[in-house]
Amino acid sequence: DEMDVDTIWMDGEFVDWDEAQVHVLTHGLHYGSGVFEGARCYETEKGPALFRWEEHLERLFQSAKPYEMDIEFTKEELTEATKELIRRQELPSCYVRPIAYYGYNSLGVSPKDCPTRTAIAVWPWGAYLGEDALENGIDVMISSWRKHSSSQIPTNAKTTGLYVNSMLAGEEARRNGYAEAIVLNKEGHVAEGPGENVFLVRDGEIYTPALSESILDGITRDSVITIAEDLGYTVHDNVSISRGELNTADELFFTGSAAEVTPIRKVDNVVIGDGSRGPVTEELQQKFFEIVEEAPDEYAEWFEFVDIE
Ligand SMILES: Cc1[nH+]cc(COP(=O)(O)O)c(CN[C@@H](CCC(=O)O)C(=O)O)c1O
Repeated sequence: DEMDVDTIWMDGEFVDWDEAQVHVLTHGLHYGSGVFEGARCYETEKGPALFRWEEHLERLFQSAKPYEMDIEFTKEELTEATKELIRRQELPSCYVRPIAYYGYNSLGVSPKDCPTRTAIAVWPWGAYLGEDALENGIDVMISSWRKHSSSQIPTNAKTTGLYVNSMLAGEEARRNGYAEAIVLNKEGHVAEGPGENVFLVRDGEIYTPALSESILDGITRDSVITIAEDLGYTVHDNVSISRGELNTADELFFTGSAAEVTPIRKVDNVVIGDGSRGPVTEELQQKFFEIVEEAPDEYAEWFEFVDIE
């Protein structure tokens, strides 16, 4: 396989990539009834380590709750399976995709007798929005689609079905020549990206939408808030941000396990700051990359080491 990975873990078994199949009448395929995670294993100076793995595993189990999905493996079993996948394929730097979903039995919206299935895949994944994006930033578009409201579906659960909203917004942006979208919530306030949280810098202070703004409780969002506060910045993480405040921002950036820290240099036709990666964004981005490179003692609890040899 061109991604030089050949094994996937499914329901307790390691299967060949090409054998990792599900039945076409799988409930999750028809109704979006899956929950998933996106995490990274970083090849740190102290060895390969899963970044904030405990938080990602916890969110996976929390995401399953509203759907009464009963994941039949423990966190320890999923952790060992993930480490074994990394070892077998010698992928010290990779992206990790656990998923739990209602499988195949009878169809109909109620998953009544459908089993809960669990799988984990890992693969090499570089800069989510492109290598150039990390240094030079990206142009984004405010989507004409609104984020689903947390009153309609738990937006703090990473549910597969939610991502058709992300797909609609992101593809609309790319169709119009932008790299990614920013999605407003039904109140018209800034929510997040299709697969990222949004941060704003103004007069040296940092702002990011409150969790109540129908957004995912991002783990990278949490990491960057911690890093920013450790660097002495004032962070406002319980605010609502209007569309107009994007235009007058000094800096904007995305955070995510895949996106890491990606500067935003333009929103629709409005240049943000001087149209390049802002100084605060650069400082936070460089500190983030320094941390995932060095796995320093100060952030030791963020690293779950994978002994490869
Ligand atoms: C809607 C959304 N909001 C925020 C985030 C950032 O959350 P966190 O990774 O915990 O910092 C992500 C992660 N998006 C994942 C899926 C990307 C994909 O294309 O699939 C990811 O970054 O892995 C989202 O999907």
